[in-house]
Amino acid sequence: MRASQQYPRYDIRQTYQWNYDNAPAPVELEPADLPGSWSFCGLPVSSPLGIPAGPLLNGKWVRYYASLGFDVLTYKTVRSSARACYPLPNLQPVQTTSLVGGEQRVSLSETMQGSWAVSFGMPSASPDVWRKDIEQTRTLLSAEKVLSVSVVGSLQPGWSLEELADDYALCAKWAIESGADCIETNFSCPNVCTRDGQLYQQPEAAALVASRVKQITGSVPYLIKIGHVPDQSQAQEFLQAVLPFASGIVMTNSVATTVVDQKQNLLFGGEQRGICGTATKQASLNQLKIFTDLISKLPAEADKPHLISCGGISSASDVKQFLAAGAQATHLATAAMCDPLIACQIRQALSNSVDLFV
Ligand SMILES: Cc1cc2nc3c(=O)[nH]c(=O)nc-3n(C[C@H](O)[C@H](O)[C@H](O)COP(=O)(O)O)c2cc1C
Repeated sequence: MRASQQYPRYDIRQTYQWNYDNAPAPVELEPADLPGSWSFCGLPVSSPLGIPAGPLLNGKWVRYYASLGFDVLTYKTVRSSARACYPLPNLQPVQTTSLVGGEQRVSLSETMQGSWAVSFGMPSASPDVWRKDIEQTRTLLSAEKVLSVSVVGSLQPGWSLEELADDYALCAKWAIESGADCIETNFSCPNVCTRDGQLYQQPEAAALVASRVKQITGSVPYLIKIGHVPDQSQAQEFLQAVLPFASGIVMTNSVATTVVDQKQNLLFGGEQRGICGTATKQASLNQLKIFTDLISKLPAEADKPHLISCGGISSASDVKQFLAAGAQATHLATAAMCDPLIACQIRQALSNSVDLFV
């Protein structure tokens, strides 16, 4: 196998558009098989490995990471109209080993130590562009790979919650028409200070939007992406609210905090940014355990949502740890962007594992 350095990756010194336009072509690799049979919200897959919404800017990025051994590919969150990306830096490495939430600030780091502040603002190509791209991607992607499309509503001044829900539903409809295998609605984005960014903290509003989206998705698996929920009663309320609609819950988006430079000056205009990567692993694992526990207490006849973990997963032992804690799938954003060969390494390490389903 070639060294990881030879594989192209997202270039954090370049703009979002540059990275969008310079997606790498798929590569020829033969990642190891994993023991057992796996499914993603009812769809058969050959591993629990996937890429959550973010790193896959368009169909070419989807096909590149599919060729690198990931089985569930989430197309980066799209909107019902085009939206530009925030200015550089979009990915600012930070110095921190662990975040539990409630931290006031983290300091930037000159080098990547596993975690970074993410500052994109959920850009989107125009629907004409992403709808065609998803259609073409589904045609070109091998049938065993799952293409999930993440969508978000774009709250306009004066809009009611119903209008926001309709906007989510419209994006879901377009994505399904284009061939998406699953739909994910992003109910969390710490970088967007509007209602669409905070739905996971508003159970009633989340239920309304989810019910509207579910009317569109029908039998297509429907996932809900949420942010950091450290509190059991908050998790319980949210779970109850979306239970009738969600096939899966994807968590944890990130842990939000402000970022300062060496002189303690606030970056990003003093706004919070979502920290992603290894520093969020413990917070993400704690949250998974809360949801696993709540789901285990649901009545036997209830439709139980699958739990899809992301947040700081970066090794075979992390994958095992999250599966053992109740995740049905383990998705990697930061680690996969930093090391494109990570799925191959994890698959190799787990290929002889006898205790994957502990
Ligand atoms: C570059 C980048 C872009 C992201 N964009 C989105 C997005 O558009 N929608 C979304 O729901 N999450 C987005 N996320 C959050 C990831 O899906 C994921 O929840 C988070 O990165 C935690 O996983 P990690 O620790 O493996 O990076 C993004 C993350 C990164 C690193």
